[in-house]
Amino acid sequence: MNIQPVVEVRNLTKRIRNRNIVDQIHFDLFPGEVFGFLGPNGAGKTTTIRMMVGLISMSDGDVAINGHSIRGSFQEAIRHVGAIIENPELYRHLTGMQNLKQFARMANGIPQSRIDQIVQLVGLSARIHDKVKTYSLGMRQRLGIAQALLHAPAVLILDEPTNGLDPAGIREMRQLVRKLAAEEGIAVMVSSHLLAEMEQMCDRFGVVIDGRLRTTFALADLQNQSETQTLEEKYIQLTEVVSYA
Ligand SMILES: Nc1ncnc2c1ncn2[C@@H]1O[C@H](COP(=O)(O)OP(=O)(O)OP(=O)(O)O)[C@@H](O)[C@H]1O
Repeated sequence: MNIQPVVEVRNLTKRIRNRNIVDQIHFDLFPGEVFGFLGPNGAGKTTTIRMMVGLISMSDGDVAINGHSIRGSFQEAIRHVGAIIENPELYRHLTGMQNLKQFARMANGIPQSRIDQIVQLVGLSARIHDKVKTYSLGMRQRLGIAQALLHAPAVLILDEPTNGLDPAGIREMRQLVRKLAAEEGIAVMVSSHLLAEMEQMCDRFGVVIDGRLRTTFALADLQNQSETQTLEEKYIQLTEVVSYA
């Protein structure tokens, strides 16, 4: 079976003042997989993600979404992308439903039935008519994801979605992400430093160090030759440069 990638990142580079803070990053994302984007602070993850969604320009390379170039056919490409890069933009004095309706009006042509379907999917049905200011951070994140899903994107990109969430919120986020990939066939890309969490959430990983993609590997690759490594052990091995022993 030959599955087409949803996202093709090709030699993506960001140069600022003669320094490549993202340096020829190259990977694919496939439908229905959760891809964990890992790396130390300042490695270049957010910069990569911001280029992938057109928030900042690329110095070199390109990103194709469903075959459409972010550089060449931005509107066509971005149609297939849902993303939460910083905190989701929400009106706190409106209800969750009012927020979604407002967003749907701006996006044009999203029927109420789609909104209802998404509310159910993100598990907010019981509280959707309450004001957002009464929501927990986890609920606000899920409402943000609902917004990002309204236009039925093929890929969902989440930069540190579990930041600041309590253990229950983290668990709900993980279950939601897994469901979106498994049941909706969405390709999900998640960046995070919570390795134990990422090990449970993701199918495949990419590790960025100093702007370069050091390696990609599958969750299954952690169990190898009768030896099992945790994601944390593998990550430390890959990123360790100085021994303090
Ligand atoms: N506009 C800018 N001008 C100069 N340097 C920048 C700019 N934006 C980012 N950088 C630098 O580029 C590097 C990569 O930053 P980036 O935010 O992409 O890292 P990150 O992997 O997302 O880190 P973290 O895990 O801390 O969020 C850092 O050294 C950062 O200081």
